[in-house]
Amino acid sequence: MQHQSSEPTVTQQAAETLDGWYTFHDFRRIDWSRLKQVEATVRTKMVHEFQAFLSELAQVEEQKEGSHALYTIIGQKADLVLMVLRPTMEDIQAVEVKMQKLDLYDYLIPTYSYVSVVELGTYRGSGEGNPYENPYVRDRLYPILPKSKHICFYPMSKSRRDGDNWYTLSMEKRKELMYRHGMIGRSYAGKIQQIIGGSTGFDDWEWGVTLFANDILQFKKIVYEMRFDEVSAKYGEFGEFFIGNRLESTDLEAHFAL
Ligand code: VOV
Repeated sequence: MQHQSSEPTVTQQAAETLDGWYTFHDFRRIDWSRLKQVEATVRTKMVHEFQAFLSELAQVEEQKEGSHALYTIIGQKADLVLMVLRPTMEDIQAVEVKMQKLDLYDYLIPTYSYVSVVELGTYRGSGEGNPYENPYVRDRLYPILPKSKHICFYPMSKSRRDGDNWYTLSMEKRKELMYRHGMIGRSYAGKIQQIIGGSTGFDDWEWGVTLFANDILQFKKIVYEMRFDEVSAKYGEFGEFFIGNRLESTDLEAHFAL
């Protein structure tokens, strides 16, 4: 029987992934109008409690048992993001519960969140032996987040539209396209550090992209340049973008001062 669709009918091979630390992005809006009602000494106490919580996270990071990053978010989508990486989803949830019990969090309204797992594709192969024992792979799967000045986060998926379906492309074609993607990415070495979180089955999109840079303009440049690359031009579908500035724990008192 003749097939009318341009889609191949064969089932393609999934690319194997290497999976590292689980990742949680928690976006919050500061309820300034309610915070203004709180007496200054009480507000300071709440900030100190939050700083103590961040110190606990810093200790986990020092032990290399996880990592975290706190940034402000520019614009109306949120005011803050806390990104947390942990070995298990139970660990992630424990941090989430602890955070929500903090007094300050009564004034931090959730606006968005994203759950994923740090993912490395194996389109370029995964080297000799057990990749999970390779120090280079381990550094990328269990990353200590950079202390860059800026963050950019957005979720994305690969299209399954008729005619532009990533998931019906052959492995060879996807390898070729990902190679080109990687080459563009590599031209930003030293300017942008990316963490790709796989989230198929975990959250609403297929990946959470987190970029770190000291020069915020580099986010615009890389995202724009990638729009012309076939992987993004034809197959990329994007959610909301969030950008922000690093917020040091030591600057929190000033940040919440009125
Ligand atoms: C900052 C630079 C940078 C670099 C060096 C880089 C390199 C690479 C390589 C080599 C590989 C493939 C892994 C493998 O298999 O070898 C990937 C994989 C991936 N990437 Fe990437 N990426 C970057 C940056 C980078 C950006 C800016 C984006 C957003 C795209 C855009 O249009 O906004 C992105 C997305 C992804 C995704 C969603 C995946 C997984 C796709 C899949 O289908 O599995 N990425 N990425």
